Amino acid sequence: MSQHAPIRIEGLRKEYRQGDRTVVALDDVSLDIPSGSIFGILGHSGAGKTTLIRCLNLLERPTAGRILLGDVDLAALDPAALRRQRRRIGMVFQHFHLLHARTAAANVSAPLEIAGVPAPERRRRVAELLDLVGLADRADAWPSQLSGGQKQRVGIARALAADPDMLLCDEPTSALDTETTGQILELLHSVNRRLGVTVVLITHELAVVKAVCDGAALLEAGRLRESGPLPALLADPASRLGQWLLPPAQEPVPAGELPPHARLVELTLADTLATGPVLGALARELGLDVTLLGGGIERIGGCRVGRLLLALSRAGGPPDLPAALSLLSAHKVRAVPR
Ligand SMILES: Nc1ncnc2c1ncn2[C@@H]1O[C@H](COP(=O)(O)OP(=O)(O)OP(=O)(O)O)[C@@H](O)[C@H]1O
Repeated sequence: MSQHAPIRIEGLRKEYRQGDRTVVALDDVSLDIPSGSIFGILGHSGAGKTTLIRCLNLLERPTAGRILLGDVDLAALDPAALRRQRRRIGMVFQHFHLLHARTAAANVSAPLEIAGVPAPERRRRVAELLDLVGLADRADAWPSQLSGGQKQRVGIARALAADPDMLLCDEPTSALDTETTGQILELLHSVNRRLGVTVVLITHELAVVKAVCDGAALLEAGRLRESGPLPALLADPASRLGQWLLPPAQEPVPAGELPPHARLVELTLADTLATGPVLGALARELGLDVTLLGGGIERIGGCRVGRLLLALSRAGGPPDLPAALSLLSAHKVRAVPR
């Protein structure tokens, strides 16, 4: 359990003025982000993701609503207290925002200098942080000598310098290739698990949420459409995020390739190992032949989840589909005819 404070967003609204027009970037967003979790905020371009993350450390002042870190209401703080609170929040950016005239070590050192940490302590801390992000041997490199992934590692080390409670990451992997994205997500995951730092991660990529998040929220046109822990979203047939996260079932198979009288059924498995016993029971109890047409099983948010497309058939006639559906439901497997 993390010792850090949870984040509570209450009725958040943010309006921008554009000439004589008002743009509502966030509209009545309420959201709880558990401490110690990795929480993904998903949404299309313009959905309000960046505005939300900027409101979380009050880089943008909300038009209405509250941001609570534990029981501290950020908007109610005086400037000095707000500066102290901001030290509890590290920022990681899509384009790294490194100082080009400083080495990797000097970039990581910058927030410690601002905080007045004495030089010997600073050097020790910088070495420790560069080691943590796997760049101990590149301390003296200039940003121009580093790859995108290495720059982001420096960005993460810098964000951790002041020993924050949380990292706010705005599209931290959007500028990186797939392999480097995986490595940076692994680093964020290990930082989260080792240090207990809450990671709020803005992304428009489902793969990012699948890879590391414990929970997620979906923003649409400034409004929160849904949010929750991944296992709950995956188990909820009405959850759009849950449906997106599940592996796809196969496209329909041409009828000529199916056994005669076959009926197609799509199974959704949410945190169950029941596949084998279920398929066996369809054969044993109902005398059905089960042909696996496609699908996949993955581990997402600590759960095994999947979708499978089956053809059910029986020698001599059509299968008893209602009986098959009720047997599947008795095994807690969601099944719909296709
Ligand atoms: N400073 C600003 N002034 C006026 N309008 C703004 C400002 N910043 C954002 N907006 C508007 O607010 C809405 C939300 O923008 P925001 O950048 O938060 O979305 P986003 O989900 O992060 O998008 P993207 O993925 O493209 O970065 C958009 O309509 C945007 O045009």
